[in-house]
Amino acid sequence: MPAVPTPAVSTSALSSCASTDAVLAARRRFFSGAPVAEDALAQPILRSWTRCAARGLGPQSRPRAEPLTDSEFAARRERHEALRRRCRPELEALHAAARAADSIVILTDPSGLVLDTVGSADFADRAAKVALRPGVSWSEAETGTNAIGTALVERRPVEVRGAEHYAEANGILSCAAAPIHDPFGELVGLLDLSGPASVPHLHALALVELAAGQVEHRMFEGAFPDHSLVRFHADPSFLGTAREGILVFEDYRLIAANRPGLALLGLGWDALEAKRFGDLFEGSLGKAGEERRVRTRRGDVIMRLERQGTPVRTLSPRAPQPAEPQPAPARPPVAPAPGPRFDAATERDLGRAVRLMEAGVPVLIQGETGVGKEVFARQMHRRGNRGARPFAAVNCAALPEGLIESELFGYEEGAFTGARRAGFKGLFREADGGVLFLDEIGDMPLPLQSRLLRVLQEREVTPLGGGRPVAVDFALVCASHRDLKQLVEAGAFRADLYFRIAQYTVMLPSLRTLADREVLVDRLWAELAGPCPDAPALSAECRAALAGHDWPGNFRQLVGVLRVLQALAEPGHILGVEDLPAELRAARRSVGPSPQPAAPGDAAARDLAARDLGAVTRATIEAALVACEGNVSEAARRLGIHRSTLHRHLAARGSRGGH
Ligand SMILES: Nc1ncnc2c1ncn2[C@@H]1O[C@H](COP(=O)(O)OP(=O)(O)OP(=O)(O)O)[C@@H](O)[C@H]1O
Repeated sequence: MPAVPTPAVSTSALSSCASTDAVLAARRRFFSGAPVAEDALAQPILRSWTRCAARGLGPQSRPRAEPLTDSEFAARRERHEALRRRCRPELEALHAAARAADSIVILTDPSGLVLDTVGSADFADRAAKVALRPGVSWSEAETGTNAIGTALVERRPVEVRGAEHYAEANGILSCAAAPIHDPFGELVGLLDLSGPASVPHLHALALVELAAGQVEHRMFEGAFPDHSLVRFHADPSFLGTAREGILVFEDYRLIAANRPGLALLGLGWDALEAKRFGDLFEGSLGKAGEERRVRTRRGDVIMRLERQGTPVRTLSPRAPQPAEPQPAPARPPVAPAPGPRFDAATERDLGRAVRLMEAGVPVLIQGETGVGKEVFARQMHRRGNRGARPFAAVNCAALPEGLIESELFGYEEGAFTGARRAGFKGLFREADGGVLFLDEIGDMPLPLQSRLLRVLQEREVTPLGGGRPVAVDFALVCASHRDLKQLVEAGAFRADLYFRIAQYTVMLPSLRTLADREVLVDRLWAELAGPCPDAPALSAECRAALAGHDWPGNFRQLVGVLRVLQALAEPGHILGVEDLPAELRAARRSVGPSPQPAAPGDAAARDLAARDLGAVTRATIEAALVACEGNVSEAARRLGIHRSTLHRHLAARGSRGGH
């Protein structure tokens, strides 16, 4: 069996080899609107130029990035203090190399904001003339093609030399940048080496890539104490270095990794949560501390199991049952929680949606009620390069028609009776630099659709009551449970607006179509329970009943039911089918196949979801009151709701004459 080849340092990197003359010629063609031959320029540079042109940037346009104020900058630095501390050894190590090459080393946050620079004072002065200094954002959207911003969009190391920069003014720079990923694949920062274009630094890209790898490698130190962690490489002399592969498993499911670990197995970040140990390696995990040869699809590797994790679901029939219940593992202290988890296909859609959003493409999210459209949009914001800017959400269905307009466009002082005295900026402007999320866009009245279209075309808004148009910059994400295409056909939604907002559509799956719902139920149950040693558990039958239910209200409904089950269960209790709400038990008793799934956006499904939840709520309250012998305060405490909320429910029930 051949050994796995050692990947070269820069296999994933873009190192531009185009000569200056060729770049200048490609530049002339590009800006005169002529096609640029594929081999005239590195493809990521050409992709980036195309994105910049689509955003309306010109080669002479001055970068729009304004430096942050001192206090804003201090707050941003503080937010990224852990990253800054973690990167200090690399900044120090690169310092000498940078000074010798008349360059500077830069650390940025995930949005491209320069946090720290060290290196040649002389070049730092020249760099500051093009605003390459702390407190300024070098995102591609604001500054055009540059190593920092373009590496963040491409999510891999990128080198941009001289005339490859989109803005002519930045042609004095030669820069190489490598993003830093946390063990969950989230982009947490970036290292860059920048110097004068006249003296290109031959090893700049390799140096920053190695440094980013070192930072990523150290993120595993002391992390994941309760999980199985393996280190491996085809060449044993790499074990213990930043080039070794590291994979972390929770109950044999891959949950975290470093980039060499994925690269050695030919995988991408989408393998997290999707692959199991057995999909990647032959044989068992082995004994902790032991080094042994293991077969993979790409050849043999030497693997060391650093530690064997504790099983997570101690009462799950799939996990070995220990005599004593053990605490669920706490989250590793390494990185911010990755947010809600999605199935592998949705995770892939999310990655694509983030990249497109960063490239200025509007994204439309479709799917039944409760499938997590807003959750998905918030993750796009969090993971994208606008994560540090606002996320402004508008529910177009919840606002009265007259108000949507003023909420979106803002108004001048005294624009109409009842307007706030000082006027209001409006959500378009509140979202500036960030993400605007228009939820239930299918419910937007037609006249307003025309105004929205104009804003999207002109990228400026005019507040109500006159005032001058103001330029706005936001990434647009829309969502609707209605089938917008059908609405267009029915004449209820403008076709031109539809084509504008639906350049990329994500269809989120309904729960009933997901393949492994038992795993999902287990995961949600464990997440809701938290690290509680005597959390109640689900029996196999109960789990199967929950997984087999139709869930017309999708995640919202399932999470709601799991939450009330946990609130009502005694500590350590194993829930059986008899503990489930009556509706679920009744559905199990009914013979024959489960009812046909409702079509997306079907009003009946939404109704059913609401009725179902109402019934579950009533039954849950009833059970809590019985258990607490009618003591409302005690029942409210058990249910995790405020006493007044429980009184309100009881009053509503009374007014309907009971249930
Ligand atoms: N991937 C997920 N993991 C865990 N919980 C989730 C997930 N997605 C959604 N939820 C839960 O479901 C609830 C509903 O999600 P969300 O509001 O995003 O749905 P939606 O599709 O926008 O619904 P609607 O169309 O009714 O507005 C959330 O509050 C959250 O608790």
